[in-house]
Amino acid sequence: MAHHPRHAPLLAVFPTQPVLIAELAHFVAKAQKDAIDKKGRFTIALSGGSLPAMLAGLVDHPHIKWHHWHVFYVDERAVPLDHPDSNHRACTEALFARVPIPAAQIHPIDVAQLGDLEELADAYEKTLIHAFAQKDAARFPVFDLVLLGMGPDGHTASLFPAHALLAEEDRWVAPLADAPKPPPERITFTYPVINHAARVVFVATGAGKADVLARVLDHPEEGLPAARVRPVAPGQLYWFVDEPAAARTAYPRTDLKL
Ligand SMILES: O=C1O[C@H](COP(=O)(O)O)[C@@H](O)[C@H](O)[C@H]1O
Repeated sequence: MAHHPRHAPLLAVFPTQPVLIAELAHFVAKAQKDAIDKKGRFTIALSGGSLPAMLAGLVDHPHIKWHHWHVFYVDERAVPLDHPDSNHRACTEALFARVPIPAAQIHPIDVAQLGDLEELADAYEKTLIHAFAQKDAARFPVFDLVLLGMGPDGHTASLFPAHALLAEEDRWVAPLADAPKPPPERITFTYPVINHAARVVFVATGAGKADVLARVLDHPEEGLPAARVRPVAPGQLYWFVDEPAAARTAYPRTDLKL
């Protein structure tokens, strides 16, 4: 793969989860303002797991222009959209049911439309191509913001340790049928898409993430999936974590002054 310059990740540590939720909302509000001022729209990709609940601070945020939001999914489990395991269901309950984003601007990965995982991944890649006008000059879409979580095994999106998809350089969206975390059948963004975003933010909270956060930040050479997220400059990677999650890392902290 060609060598691209990449900025070092910035680690922001917040004393508690409620403080993190409020600061994340300010950060997202600023990212959307910058994007809307420049281009008239804001493109964001969301994860599932513990992330949707962290979006609560956005609901009543005074500076959000919901009508300019275009929402996509970093990954999705191959279950119906109303299934308890659906990332779309979690984001809908936490956010979309409570804010006026136009429905046509929210792009779920809908397994009910196409049962075959390959077709589903190709269809979602086409959704991205349509939304970003083309496989553009950079060959990959440039999201204004990608929000990621990280599992205790270091996975992010549906990119799992030692999985063949860690080496995918061409596809934007890929299927997998062998995720080690249930459900096994999933669709996921690949690294090139994540790493071409303008801003990527990991959100990780709780003592259960402390060991893996230290491995990812202090020992990126281990190559855990979360450590492979390194946006191409001028893209920037941020970690938003609480004190319990930060307890074991020696990585330098940043004051984001939001
Ligand atoms: O399975 C998944 O897990 C990751 C991490 O979830 P978390 O609950 O540990 O935050 C999540 O980011 C991803 O979207 C999801 O499909």
